[in-house]
Amino acid sequence: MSDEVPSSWIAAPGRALTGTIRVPGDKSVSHRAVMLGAIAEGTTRIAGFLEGEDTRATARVFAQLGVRIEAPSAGERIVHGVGLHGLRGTDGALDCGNAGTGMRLLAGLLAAQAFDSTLIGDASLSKRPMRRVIEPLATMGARIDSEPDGLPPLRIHGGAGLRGVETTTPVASAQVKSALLLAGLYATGETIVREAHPTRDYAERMLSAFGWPIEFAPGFARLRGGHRLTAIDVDVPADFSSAAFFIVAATLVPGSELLIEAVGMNPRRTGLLEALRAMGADIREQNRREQGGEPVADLLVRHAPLHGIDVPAAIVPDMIDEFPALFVAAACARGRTRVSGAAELRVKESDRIATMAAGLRALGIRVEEAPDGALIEGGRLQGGAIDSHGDHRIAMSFAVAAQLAAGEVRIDDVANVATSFPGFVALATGAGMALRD
Ligand SMILES: O=C(O)C1=C[C@@H](OP(=O)(O)O)[C@@H](O)[C@H](O)C1
Ligand SMILES: C=C(OP(=O)(O)O)C(=O)O
Repeated sequence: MSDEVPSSWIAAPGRALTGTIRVPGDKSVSHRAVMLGAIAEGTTRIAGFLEGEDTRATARVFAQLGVRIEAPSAGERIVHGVGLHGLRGTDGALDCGNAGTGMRLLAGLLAAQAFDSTLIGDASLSKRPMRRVIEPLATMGARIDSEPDGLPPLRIHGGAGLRGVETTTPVASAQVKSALLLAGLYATGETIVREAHPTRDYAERMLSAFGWPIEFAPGFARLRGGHRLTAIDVDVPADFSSAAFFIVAATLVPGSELLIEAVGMNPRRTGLLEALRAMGADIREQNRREQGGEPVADLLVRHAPLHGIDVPAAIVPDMIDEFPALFVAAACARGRTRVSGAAELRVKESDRIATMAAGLRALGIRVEEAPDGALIEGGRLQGGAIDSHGDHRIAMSFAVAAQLAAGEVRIDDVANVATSFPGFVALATGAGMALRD
């Protein structure tokens, strides 16, 4: 991160959240649009591309692999596809930055190339588990070396000659599923991926939109190698996970009435709405429509008092990135909220169960940690100091929590907010939150 990026915020109660906002483009869709555009035939135009550090890192990796990518304006990319076999190897390491999505999907794609490559990441990504992709890709014939315990950097040996397999993913992970499908494009025969808990299906939808024959349903995807991808225009919806901070903030702050426009409503992403509504939230979906093959809606969020719930384990994958924000909602709800079946939170940009528990306790909330979740006792938030451990979603969640706190909250290590949500401070303060660098 550059020196100009502030490393701390001071947040405090602001005013009610009002007006109309639009959050940046979806991170999952932006990564995949660059990847598929790069190996398609023809020119892919991406509108609404997320100008975050994660997705820009992915675009830089493809530039290093010989793909010309133009950025005529913010949020726009023109990807000059090189075809399935047109990527060029490079001696330089390919830096995925902070992005688990970038590294895991690239592992699948690069394992199928004729050349060797090395994937590296920042300090946080260098601690994230990669065996979940290395092992199933190995059953297809891929050869990937890692550091001990399956940690990055990943050294990927080219020329492996992959074969399709039928796999059930070891954890509920769209990244693992997508890595296998990308490898499957190059494999002989059929690749079938099954999931015990269905996850976001953007890779499947986008492969189909780029003209690749693929059969898919929740928890199932099947494709064969040997076809071609044809460039399309991709219109990226606004990221539900970024909208989540505003959904929770407007729900919690009395007097709020906020309209969040054109939010991506893929059903594998909107579990937070189900959880918050069960807690008493008032969130209305207006103007439901399609954008770039994805459902979108404007969300009208009004303040409502919340009560604690047991979050159903079945919806955990549908709200996996929203738990930090949900923990804040739970801290402000009447009674207890129990989260379980969410052990994956421990291997995100930080251990999100431990980081949220420590942060909420620092603000006076009682939290009992469990290996796969937590029990949060709603209460009165105090001021205090929070370490976000370089995790963008933790930093933004505590900016929301501070709107309800009795005193100022200092949030440290916030630079990585730029990985997924450039412009967060300006948008948040414009909507009514009190937050300064
Ligand atoms: O496939 C994707 O784009 C993503 C999948 C999820 O990760 P897992 O696959 O590890 O659950 C999510 O947490 C991440 O922000 C984006
Ligand atoms: C987990 C996340 O992303 P990634 O896995 O791509 O780093 C996230 O954005 O919350």
